Amino acid sequence: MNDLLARLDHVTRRFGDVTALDDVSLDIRPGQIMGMLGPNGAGKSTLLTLVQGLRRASSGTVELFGGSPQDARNRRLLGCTPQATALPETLKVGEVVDFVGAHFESPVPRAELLAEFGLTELARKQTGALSGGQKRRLSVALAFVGRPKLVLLDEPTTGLDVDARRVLWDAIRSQHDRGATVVITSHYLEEIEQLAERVVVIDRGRVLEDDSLGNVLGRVSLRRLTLESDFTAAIGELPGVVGLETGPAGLSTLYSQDSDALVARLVTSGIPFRNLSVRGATLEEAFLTLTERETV
Ligand SMILES: Nc1ncnc2c1ncn2[C@@H]1O[C@H](COP(=O)(O)OP(=O)(O)OP(=O)(O)O)[C@@H](O)[C@H]1O
Repeated sequence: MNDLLARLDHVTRRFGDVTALDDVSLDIRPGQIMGMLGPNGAGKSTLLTLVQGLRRASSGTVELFGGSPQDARNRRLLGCTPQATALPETLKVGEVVDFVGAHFESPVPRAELLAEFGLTELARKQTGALSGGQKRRLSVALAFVGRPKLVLLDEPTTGLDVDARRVLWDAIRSQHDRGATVVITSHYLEEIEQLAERVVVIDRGRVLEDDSLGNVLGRVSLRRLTLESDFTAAIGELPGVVGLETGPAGLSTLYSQDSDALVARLVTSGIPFRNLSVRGATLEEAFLTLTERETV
């Protein structure tokens, strides 16, 4: 289809013995903010570098704007974040924006871009003097300077404090409202919840989920129960337990989508236990449970 911005068709990418992407097929359509979630080493960055044309697939096809990502003409409407270390240290923030913008036909004006990304006060500062978080914000702003149709953001807010993160989320949203399609990778479930309409979950090089935000959250929003018992195995067999870890002295951790129902079952089962506590699972734990379930 012509209106696809990018497409991966049965793509595998290996690095020696490591299969970073394993038979991945994915369409990136205009208009969405697509969140890509996955634990460390899942293959998210590899996927983005293939779309950027920085690497080639070992097998399968990658298309960008209907052609090869290796062809520079197809990358003109693609926005990416440079690594913070690639910013010229002695140029001022405003100068870097002008410099990068000069490569495009109709760049976003400097003042507008800086204001949107909360960088106005830093316009006269040399990039070498910026903090890590400020560099990151500038890098993300630069991805948008050429009014790209598709923007790839690899963990744009890692290391930022809450306020800076919110400024970036607002800026990404307003760029999206103006027509940019955005692919964003993150370890933070909250970030994906705030921004994405479509969520792709990747683990060990494979796409585990590709669905609307609501549907995916429903599947990964787990509760975590810890308790002590001499009958851990029997507890693990109760309906509704989707993950079980056992520790020393009868300590166990259970995962469930409906902790209220599980606690009710536990009590009525008559299995002795003590020191029960319940809390929301972290994203990391949700993924662990989700991926273990997939491999059973
Ligand atoms: N240049 C490379 N040489 C060898 N192995 C690589 C290379 N790049 C990535 N890999 C391996 O490919 C796998 C996927 O890595 P990738 O960086 O794509 O994951 P990721 O999901 O982006 O992880 P993170 O969240 O930690 O950034 C990992 O096992 C990684 O070690």
